[in-house]
Formats: sequence, C-alpha cells, structure tokens
Amino acid sequence: MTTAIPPSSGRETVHVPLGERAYDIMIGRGVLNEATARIAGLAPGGAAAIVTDANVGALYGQALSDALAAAGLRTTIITVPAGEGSKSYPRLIEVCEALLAARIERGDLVIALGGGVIGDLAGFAASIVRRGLRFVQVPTSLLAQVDSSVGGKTGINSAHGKNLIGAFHQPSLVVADTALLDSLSPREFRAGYAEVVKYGLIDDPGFFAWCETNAEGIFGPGPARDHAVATSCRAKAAVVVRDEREDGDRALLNLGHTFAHALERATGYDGSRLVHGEAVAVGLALAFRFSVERGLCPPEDAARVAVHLAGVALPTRLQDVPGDIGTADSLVEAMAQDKKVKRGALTFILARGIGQSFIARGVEADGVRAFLVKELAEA
Ligand SMILES: NC(=O)c1ccc[n+]([C@@H]2O[C@H](COP(=O)([O-])OP(=O)(O)OC[C@H]3O[C@@H](n4cnc5c(N)ncnc54)[C@H](O)[C@@H]3O)[C@@H](O)[C@H]2O)c1
Ligand SMILES: O=C(O)C(=O)C[C@@H](O)[C@H](O)[C@H](O)COP(=O)(O)O
Ligand SMILES: [Zn+2]
Repeated sequence: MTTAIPPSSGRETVHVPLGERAYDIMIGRGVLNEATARIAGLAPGGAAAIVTDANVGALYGQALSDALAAAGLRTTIITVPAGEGSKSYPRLIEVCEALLAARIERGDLVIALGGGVIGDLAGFAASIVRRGLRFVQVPTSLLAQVDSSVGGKTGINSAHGKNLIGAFHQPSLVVADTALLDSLSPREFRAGYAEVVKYGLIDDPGFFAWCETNAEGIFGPGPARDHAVATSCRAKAAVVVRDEREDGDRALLNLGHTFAHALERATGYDGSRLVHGEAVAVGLALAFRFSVERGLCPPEDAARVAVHLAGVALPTRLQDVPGDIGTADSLVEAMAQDKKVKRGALTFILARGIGQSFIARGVEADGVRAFLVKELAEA
C-alpha cells in the first residue's frame, strides 16, 4: 500500500553551521510535503536517485518520487532489503552500480529515504560514487530522525565490527517528517527512543527528566514527539559543529556504544535478536553500572536510567538479549576493534551522574572483563 505524503503543519528548522558543508534539518509533521520543492531546488533540472528499503519504499517511495518528478527532477528508485544486513559490501556494490546505471551525475542527488541503515548505506555510496555526490537525508525511523541522519557518519559493517568501513559525508539537507513515524512498529520506535534518552544522559539532565515525565506523549503522534526530535537534533548538531570528525568531544555521542557494538557483532547483526537502538539501551545501562562500579556515579542514578529504559520495555541487561552472546572474553575481544581505541587502549564514555558523561581514555580491558563476568552472572 502506498501512503501519500501528509499535508504540512507546524515545523522547526535546526541549522548545522559547518561552513561550506552547512545544512538545515527541517522537522515537523508533514514537512516532507513542502520540502520537495526545496530538494528539487538543490539540483534544478537534474536527477534524484531515491535509495530506500523494501518496507519504507512500499509506503513512501512512489509518493516521494512523484512529488520530486512534479518539481522537475528525473527520478529513480533503488530498493534494498530492510534491516541491518543491508549495511554490507554486497549491498554497497549494488547501490553504487545502480547509481551509475541511472546516470546520476555529480550535480545530481542521492536521497536516503529510510531508517539509519539506509542513511548510512546510501550516504556512504554517495560519498564514493564519482568521488562524491550530494545527498539528502529523509529519515523515516525515530532513530534516524534523532540521530543517524545528522552529522555525516556513513558506512557499512564488517565481520570485524560495526561501521568499520565508512566515511564522513555531510548531507545537503535533512527532512525529518514526524508524521512518517506513524507507520513505524512499536519495537523500532522504542529502539529509536534509546538514542533520544542518550542526549539527556550525556549532558542534559533536564531533558532526561522531561523524557521520564513525557515518554507516553513522545510515543504518540503529538507535540511531545516533535519536541523530542527537535531537542535531539539540536543536541547532536551542537556536538557535531564542535567536533565534526570525532577528534574529541563527539565521542560523547558514543555513550553506551562500546558495549552496544560488541553486542551487535555478537548477535551477527541479526535484527530479529537485537536492533541497534536496543543494543544502545543495554549499553547505556551497562555504561552507568560500570561507572558505579568504578566509584564514579551514584548507584541511584544508574538505577534511574535502567528503570526508565525498562519502563518503556527496552532491554537493560545482557540477559535480555535473546540467544548466545558469547563470553566476557569474546565481548572484550570485539571491543578491541572499536574506533575509539587509541594505541590499543579502550576508550569508554562514562558518567559521574545523569547528564554528566565524560570521555575516559585508557580503560583497562581486565576491568571491563571482570565487570562483564559479573553482569553475565546476574540472574
Ligand atoms: N550515522 C550515524 O550517526 C548513526 C547514528 C545512529 C545509528 N546509526 C545506524 O542506524 C542503524 C539503525 O537505524 P534504524 O533503527 O533506523 O534501523 P533501520 O534503518 O533498519 O529501520 C528500522 C526498521 O524500520 C523500518 N522503517 C523505517 N521507517 C519506517 C516507517 N516510517 N514506517 C514503517 N517502517 C519503517 C525499516 O524498514 C526497518 O525494518 C544502525 O545501523 C546504526 O548503526 C547511525
Ligand atoms: O554520530 C555519532 O558520532 C555517534 O556516535 C552516534 C551513534 O548513535 C551512532 O550509532 C554512530 O554510528 C556510532 O558511531 P561509530 O563511529 O561508533 O560507528
Ligand atoms: Zn547509535
């Protein structure tokens, strides 16, 4: 069933001031409708290749293609299977070849229409085809609207680990139409919510408290949802502008991710067991408990984080991940490929409390292993 693009209502624009790579994030219910003219204006008389997955393409692909064609662009739709498995070498080759076959030129556009998988895959393809095509992010999952569509990290997975092959390539525009989230499954909505909560935990305790009070509203189609998306985008944009290529502060956005990525690798990127946002939820809870164990964080704060995440039915313990996730040794082994590793030493994002996260370099693997042994032994 094809779903029409909803009519426009209230909206907000967050600007990402990155010099010649600056762009806007348009946010709100129905904002895609009015954005099509703006997208077409980026490549007048040119072409747009819409890269999407089978689920999102069936819902919104044709409507977006028709709207862009009406605005004057020649359009092509490139569809890959839904799910993390598409962040792979074979799918990357497929998308690159399809872009070339469609004669997408340097002045044309790649449109990533989908969740974070599509944004990462299409963005990476855009960064390498003809040595760089411009791309527009049209994020359709909560996770993509609050996180992955902003900041220019693109890439695919390797058997060695998450996102190990990729490039920084900023989009030219991000269009986050919150009405598109109406068709997202409750499980995927929850997963995206973990990345929303992350911003509060990094440095905004007031936002975390607001999430605790407003979770129900955020999960529904109303102003709380739009506020959560806009606040998240503002928070991410501020960090990215300070440190575009993760030489320092940007690593804070990786709160929970050293654990999360190890778990995703341990589950073979099998979304039926664990999707990224769920892995992040476990990772956030672990990062806070690890911080408590190291005497950094009050136990009440770690408990509050876990209670909130579990309260919206997100996993918070290693035991919540279905199936075999290996041992403390194999998880630590996976962490050795983390991109934050420096001279072989692990880097973690730890916390002195809710909203007081910091970058901890040189964390000994033995301490992490002992912590994981203890966590795995919990009933
Ligand atoms: N680049 C970054 O900065 C960054 C940030 C966070 C996460 N990520 C990456 O993002 C990926 C996860 O993204 P995700 O959670 O969006 O997963 P996803 O792209 O797999 O989307 C989740 C599922 O929801 C479906 N879907 C998406 N939008 C829909 C809609 N509007 N209606 C119905 N179904 C819809 C998809 O088809 C898919 O089955 C991971 O690979 C993660 O590593 C990247
Ligand atoms: O944008 C960032 O920077 C992030 O860390 C956001 C994360 O939510 C996201 O999952 C990102 O892809 C992880 O980055 P990575 O460099 O660890 O792969
Ligand atoms: Zn993430």
